[in-house]
Amino acid sequence: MGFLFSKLWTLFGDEEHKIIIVGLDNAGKTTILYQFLMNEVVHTSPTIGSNVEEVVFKNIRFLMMDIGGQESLRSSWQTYFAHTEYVILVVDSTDRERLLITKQELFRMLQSEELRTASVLIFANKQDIKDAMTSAEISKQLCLTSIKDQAWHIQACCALTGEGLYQGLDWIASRIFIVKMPSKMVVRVRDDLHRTNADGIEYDLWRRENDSTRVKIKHDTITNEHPEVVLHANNEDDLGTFEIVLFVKDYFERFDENINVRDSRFNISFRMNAINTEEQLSIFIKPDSYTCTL
Ligand SMILES: Nc1nc2c(ncn2[C@@H]2O[C@H](COP(=O)(O)OP(=O)(O)OP(=O)(O)O)[C@@H](O)[C@H]2O)c(=O)[nH]1
Ligand SMILES: [Mg+2]
Repeated sequence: MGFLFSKLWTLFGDEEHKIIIVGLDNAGKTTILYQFLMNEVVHTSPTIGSNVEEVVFKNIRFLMMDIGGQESLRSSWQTYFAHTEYVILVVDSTDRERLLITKQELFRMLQSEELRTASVLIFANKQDIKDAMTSAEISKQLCLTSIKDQAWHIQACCALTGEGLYQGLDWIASRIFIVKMPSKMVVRVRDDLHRTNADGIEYDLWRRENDSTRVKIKHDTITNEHPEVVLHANNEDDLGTFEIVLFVKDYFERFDENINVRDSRFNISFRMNAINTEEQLSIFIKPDSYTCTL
């Protein structure tokens, strides 16, 4: 057991989730990174290149890369995209003139194949300044509802006081669901709004083989006849991190009830890291949120 455990630990237990922090110069990216790392405001100067730190939150290890936002540096952002799971876009909420540039940079980034399965957290920073735009205003100006491929969330914050920062990170952490040690995983998706199975919801199932590759296992539909997604790990090679992507917007908008669904999809990651056990995961979906139970 000792051997097996240590081997599995090196394979999966030590996994880091990569976050890139982008946004225009002066947005507050470096200030946010060091708030997460040390809970204090550091004196910053414009970042040339990047700052990379490991931040542990709720027992999840994040590798956070804060990238310089000056115009001449923005073309280098893409060199950081590989294996990114989360993008944090920081917006200076007082910088009305340059919001359009932020929008262009955002949509350019999201076209990248390497960020197709990433999730995006937008921080509407500098809310302490009197004239700051609200997150709703920024959301509208950035046309966030037109983001179709990635899950996104906007959070108002103030990097100087730390207000809002952990709510944002919570949104990220809630998307990583760590399941300990099953070899068989049965996933059920329940519609919490109508109190039924989510009959007809489409999903993608992905597997991350190691830090660098993601493989799509299948695209399928949950039906009343086949209400479960079943995953088997027969040997250590089958273990790893899986991601189920639920197409919630298509699902809920099928009901003719004027339901407002903001996220196009929910991405839920779970880790299988030992053989010879079995777990059941139930995902309860609502138009604006989900919860998971084991
Ligand atoms: N009032 C206020 N100022 C902030 C806030 N967050 C950051 N700042 C200030 O904004 C300035 C720029 O912050 P940085 O963190 O260096 O900005 P950056 O996004 O890393 O900038 P680059 O490295 O050039 O891309 C600093 O003077 C910060 O103290 C905030 O929430 N409120
Ligand atoms: Mg910086």
